[in-house]
Amino acid sequence: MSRVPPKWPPVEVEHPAPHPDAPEQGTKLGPHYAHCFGCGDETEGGLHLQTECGHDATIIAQFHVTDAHQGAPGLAHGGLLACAFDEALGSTVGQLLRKPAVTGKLETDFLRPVPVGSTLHIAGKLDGVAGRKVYASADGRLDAPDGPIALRARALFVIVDFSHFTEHGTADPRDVHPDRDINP
Ligand SMILES: CCCCCCCCCC(=O)SCCNC(=O)CCNC(=O)[C@H](O)C(C)(C)COP(=O)(O)OP(=O)(O)OC[C@H]1O[C@@H](n2cnc3c(N)ncnc32)[C@H](O)[C@@H]1OP(=O)(O)O
Repeated sequence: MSRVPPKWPPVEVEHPAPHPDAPEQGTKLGPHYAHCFGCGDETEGGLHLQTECGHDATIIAQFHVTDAHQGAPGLAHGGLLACAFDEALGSTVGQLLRKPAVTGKLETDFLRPVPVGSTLHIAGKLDGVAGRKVYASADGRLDAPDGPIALRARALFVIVDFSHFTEHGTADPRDVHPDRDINP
């Protein structure tokens, strides 16, 4: 089976510099929402992704795989791995562009099994912007920033108004103010 991916990004894009208020390299990024399944610190069975700002406009996330994340015995569930990439890529878009955005499309290549007890090091980057469409991709490496690549993902995020979260979800409309520039 061919693993040659289709053209990426699929449309002509611009390559914007990170927003002037984007966090500096080395900044540890806390959860954007305490109950987020991907990064929240109040979700007992969540993924508890830890993210920080990397070099060259990247966002680095670490996902420690536990028994709670199994699909087959001793191996991470693929859907949860995709979830980790969704979170890491969402963080890449939100933190670097400082705009609220939601996942429109997420594609994941699973290249190696990810055992329980391993740590996935995910490096996300922006690949370009076309209007409200933001293209981003990430590699996930096993147990070290330069470990073997276990997964690759590409995603389209769509920039939305903050009202997306108040009208469709339960975000508090009182949170809408000029400083609230990323997802709730
Ligand atoms: C620091 C912050 C950290 C945050 C981390 C969060 C990580 C987690 C992120 C998520 O998981 S978000 C939750 C999962 N996603 C959703 O629930 C989104 C549900 N979908 C929608 O709400 C709407 O479909 C969406 C906002 C994505 C788009 O609806 P709109 O009516 O606003 O726009 P439209 O449909 O016109 O699409 C805008 C553009 O995107 C394109 N598009 C949208 N979905 C697409 C798709 N699936 N594939 C290809 N293109 C797509 C669409 O063709 C169009 O292209 P053009 O501008 O060229 O016309």
